[in-house]
Amino acid sequence: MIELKGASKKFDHYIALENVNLSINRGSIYGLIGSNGAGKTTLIKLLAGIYRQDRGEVTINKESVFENISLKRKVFYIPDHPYFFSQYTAKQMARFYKSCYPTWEEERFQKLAELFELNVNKKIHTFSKGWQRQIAFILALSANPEILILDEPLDGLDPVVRKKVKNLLIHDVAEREMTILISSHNLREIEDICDHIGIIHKGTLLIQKELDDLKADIHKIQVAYKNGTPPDKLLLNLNPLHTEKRGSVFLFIVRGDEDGIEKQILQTNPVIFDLLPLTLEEIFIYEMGDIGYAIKNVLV
Ligand SMILES: Nc1ncnc2c1ncn2[C@@H]1O[C@H](COP(=O)(O)OP(=O)(O)OP(=O)(O)O)[C@@H](O)[C@H]1O
Repeated sequence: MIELKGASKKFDHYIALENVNLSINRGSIYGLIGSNGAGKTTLIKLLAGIYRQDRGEVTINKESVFENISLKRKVFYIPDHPYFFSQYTAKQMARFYKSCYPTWEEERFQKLAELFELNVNKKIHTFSKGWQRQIAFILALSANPEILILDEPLDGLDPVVRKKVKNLLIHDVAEREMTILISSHNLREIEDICDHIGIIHKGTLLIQKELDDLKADIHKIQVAYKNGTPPDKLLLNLNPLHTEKRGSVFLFIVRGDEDGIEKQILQTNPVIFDLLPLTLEEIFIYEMGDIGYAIKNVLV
């Protein structure tokens, strides 16, 4: 289990993270979302043991992370710009990681290299950016880490490779309960792969929730009535977060339990009634009001 308790980090006088409390259970895929400069990489670097927090605790399996070598053998971190030794081939990097990770599986490295059709004898710096990222994934998955930390992991990968990588990640989570922390600006990507999300804004963790809970609590409703307008009483009960009229159809965003909402609406005999799920992007906007709009403008 990964935990941050009251963790803060300053750079000179700039507060990059302020009193962050976060927990990630084993086998979970946690998406950390935030705009540029929100503090995602700083948080990740605390967890990877690269930075030390100024205040609070940063632990993995209850052990403090910073300068903890045995913990580092369980964590693999792929930064937004993967790093390789200069002039090294994938095969040479594999040899290096084999010496760092007791869980390294040589057979898996060979299978993954085959799957991605990687020439393991070619110097890594001669590969394209997207290819270098694929190599980082091949090395990470061959190390069989307990925890995989990914900073903007799928940037620069083509759709086919993205799918391949996502499937491999999900496989490792399902098979051996690997835990993944992913930071991203891309809400759709996070929605696709994560089961928990944390939203970070100006160094503060605003929301941390299970994605299904977030989705179960907020709905989009489309209704239309014979006489043109929904009954006042219904609106009073539903108390929509947002209302829109599109021709004769009303669109409401409402909070609450799906069955209860459906029952109330059916009692008013609408001629059209649809209850639709919201995308993560929509939840983000409606749940977070002004902050949601501000962040949405810089996320994709
Ligand atoms: N080593 C550093 N020295 C000084 N300031 C830093 C350092 N690292 C980060 N910061 C500052 O801390 C804030 C948070 O940066 P961080 O890289 O964690 O954000 P981020 O959410 O990862 O952003 P992005 O999405 O742009 O990568 C930024 O204002 C950044 O300028």
